[in-house]
Amino acid sequence: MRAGVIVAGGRSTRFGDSDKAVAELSGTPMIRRVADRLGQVVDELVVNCRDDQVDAIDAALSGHAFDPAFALDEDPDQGPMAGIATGLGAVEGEYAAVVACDMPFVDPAFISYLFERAASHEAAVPRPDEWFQTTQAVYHADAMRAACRRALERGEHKVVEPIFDLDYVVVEREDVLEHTSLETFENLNTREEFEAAAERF
Ligand SMILES: Nc1nc2c(ncn2[C@@H]2O[C@H](COP(=O)(O)OP(=O)(O)OP(=O)(O)O)[C@@H](O)[C@H]2O)c(=O)[nH]1
Ligand SMILES: [Mg+2]
Repeated sequence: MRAGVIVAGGRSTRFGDSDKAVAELSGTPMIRRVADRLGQVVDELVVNCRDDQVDAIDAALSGHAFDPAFALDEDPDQGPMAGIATGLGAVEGEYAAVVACDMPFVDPAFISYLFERAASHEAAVPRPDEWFQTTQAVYHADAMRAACRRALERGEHKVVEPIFDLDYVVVEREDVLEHTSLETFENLNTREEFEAAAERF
């Protein structure tokens, strides 16, 4: 059983005074686009966000093939790593693909490939350039959650930190490009980026 976790508990400060997760991208809320794509390759879907986001996100996802479960941040604004840990705590599957809510071009076939690469390890994390794409990666849910907890206890908030505590597979640029295009990692932060991206759907 494969799980999908959409991390959406951020404040969208670069976007402005509304939540980018539910902002419409060419007529469809961004998180809906992520759920539609991720939903093609997983058996369950969990959304991590704050309590005050649930109604709008639920409406944005209404009628989706999966009735997503919500994993709410008990202590909001602790950063994406805390959100990942919270989301992973709510999955039933052994492995979960974590995807940020602001990656509407996420490639389902690439997520499938990440599940294959993660098998018998604790994570498969793409590194298309110098940065690890920790918010588009597949994790062994329990192992990653424990690693996040340990990192947070050490006062570490960088999302990459728990990875180093795991048996992780790096999916290097060459491998990434063999299976998808870099568009899969594109994340939208500003209204300008939204407007430019909307034209591509
Ligand atoms: N649960 C949770 N998720 C977060 C938090 N901060 C960011 N995220 C999520 O992590 C992903 C990437 O974060 P950003 O692109 O920085 O999003 P953001 O923080 O909402 O936007 P900015 O305020 O403009 O940085 C998005 O899916 C966010 O929803 C947080 O404190 N808690
Ligand atoms: Mg942020």
